[in-house]
Amino acid sequence: MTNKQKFTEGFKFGKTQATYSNSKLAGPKVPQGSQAARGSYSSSLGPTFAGNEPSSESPLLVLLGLGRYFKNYKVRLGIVLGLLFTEIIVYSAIPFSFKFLIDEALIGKNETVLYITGALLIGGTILITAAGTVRDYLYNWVSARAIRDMREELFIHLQRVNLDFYANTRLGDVLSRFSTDLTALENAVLALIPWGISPLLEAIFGTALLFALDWKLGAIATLIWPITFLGPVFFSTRSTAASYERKIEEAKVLTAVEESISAQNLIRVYDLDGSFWEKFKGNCEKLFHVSLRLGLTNSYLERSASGGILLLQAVLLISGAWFAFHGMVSVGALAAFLPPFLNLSYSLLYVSQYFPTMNQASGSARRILEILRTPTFESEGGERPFAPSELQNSIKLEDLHFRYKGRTKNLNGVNLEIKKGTYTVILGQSGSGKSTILKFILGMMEPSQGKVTLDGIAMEKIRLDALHSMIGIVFQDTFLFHTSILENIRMGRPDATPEEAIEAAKLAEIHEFISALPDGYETIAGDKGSKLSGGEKQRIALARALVRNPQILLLDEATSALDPITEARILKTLQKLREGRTIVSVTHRLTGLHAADQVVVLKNGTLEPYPSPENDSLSAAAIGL
Ligand SMILES: Nc1ncnc2c1ncn2[C@@H]1O[C@H](COP(=O)(O)OP(=O)(O)OP(=O)(O)O)[C@@H](O)[C@H]1O
Repeated sequence: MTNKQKFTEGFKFGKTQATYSNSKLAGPKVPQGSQAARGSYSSSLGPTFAGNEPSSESPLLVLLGLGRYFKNYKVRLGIVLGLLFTEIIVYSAIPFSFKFLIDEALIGKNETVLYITGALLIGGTILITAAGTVRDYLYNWVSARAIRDMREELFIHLQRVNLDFYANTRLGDVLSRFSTDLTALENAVLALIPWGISPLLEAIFGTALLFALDWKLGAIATLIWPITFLGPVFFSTRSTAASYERKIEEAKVLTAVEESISAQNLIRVYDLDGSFWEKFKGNCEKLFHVSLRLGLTNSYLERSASGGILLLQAVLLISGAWFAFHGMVSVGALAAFLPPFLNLSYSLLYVSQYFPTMNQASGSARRILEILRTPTFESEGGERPFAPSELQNSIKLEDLHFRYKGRTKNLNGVNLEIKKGTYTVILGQSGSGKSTILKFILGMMEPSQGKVTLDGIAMEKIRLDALHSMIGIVFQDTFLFHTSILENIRMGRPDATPEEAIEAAKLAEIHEFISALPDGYETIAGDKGSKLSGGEKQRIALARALVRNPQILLLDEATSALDPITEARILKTLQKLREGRTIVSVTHRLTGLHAADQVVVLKNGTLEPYPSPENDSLSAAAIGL
């Protein structure tokens, strides 16, 4: 399935794995990748997230919210569980052998029992090892796939959320969801079987076994359950809250790093490195405090469990010895009892140590779900049954009203008809809402009142991929990718041949410049085009729009960074390209208006005809330019 199919046909989930040895030789300690934990929405993230408030949902329930990523791998998971049960049953049965060995074979002098028990022990060990190896492979596979699916869906979802989301979200915060949050989840998933399910099942079987061996000792041994879980349950809320705060602080640190890298020119020229350093130090200090709190809470959580378990071990050893001393249990039964009891203790210790990992993963799951639940533009628009391939008559903006959140009205009854094959110029002061109008034509926003139609079809009924396939656009903020200039142009139409890309560059008046570069079209544009001037970037962006040979060409201040001569040449090129093409240019410059079929002015949120193309200076004054 191509990415495009995933976008349009919806995403199908896959699955993951975990790769921890079940060996307890190293002592119980859950792998803790990132300490990051629970959902963290800073208030500055704005209202586009599905949930900004601390959740009262239990950590376990939040984690279950991501269970759907495992659904596609049910068969493999079933095999994993089957193998796990087999291992645990065999593992739990091993202590019985001690009873047989001591009571029947040694004390009862029965050599046959000795051989049978020995054979069963060896067979059981081989079975456990083989089943464990297969289980490890399958579970690692399933876990890795589930995390991969989650990562992919997160990425795809981010391509589809409302643009408003990006206006209200810090880059560092989004990136941290891909890094620390997914890592925390991965750690928890990987550790789930060896540190969660497996020891829990072992503990359940172990408890049953203890009862079978001796109900009196078994009854005392069951005390271990509440003793183990009391502390973790008590500290879980605090651990989750501290993890949540830590996540916020981590995202702030990441944002500070990202900003200081992106704004290096500004920081150096304005001598801002001192203040940036102070701010960063402050962020690190807060992160230190919250990390310490989280670490301490998790350590109390673990210690409360391990302390209780050790105490109970001592009590049980003494009472077991006392029972044996008074002949209330056999020595064989006591000898058979102690290993499973110690196993039970360690199993529960493992489970208790899984709590911090689970709490952290739960927070991360919440942060990931918050993004996945952020409405996408398409999902808000509902059904989009129309996929036109050609503009037949016109695009109409009818009584369009719109206001960005927290702003006064930006558009206040905009009416405009853009007829097929015409050249429309929208003039207006800076901030008047010209780019906003283009976003409506691109189907990227919906008006609060009024409508935008394409050949009479409401924009929200038109599939965005179909709409965008008709459009070429030069955005006001030119963005170039860190790849060759040729590739940057071909982004407009990935199947364009190099010759077609070069032809587009010629039309955009940038071919000569590119050809003169040592590496020509293979020159790397640099991060966000940092190796090129503003005007050069703008012309490459124009070439990228032209290589699509679009029916509709949208230009947002597309010549603002050009010198008058180059701008005049490009305007001339646009004249040549007008045939059969619909062009909309928004600008606050008055050059090239005479060539346009209609010129309108955006003022006070409405469009008015341009007063007098014949006398630009008078007109400019009239419209406040
Ligand atoms: N995501 C946003 N959230 C809130 N306000 C916004 C957002 N985007 C734009 N605005 C505001 O809406 C107004 C119109 O913005 P727009 O970019 O459409 O103006 P413009 O006419 O294209 O300006 P310019 O000529 O300076 O590019 C501005 O006042 C701007 O501050």
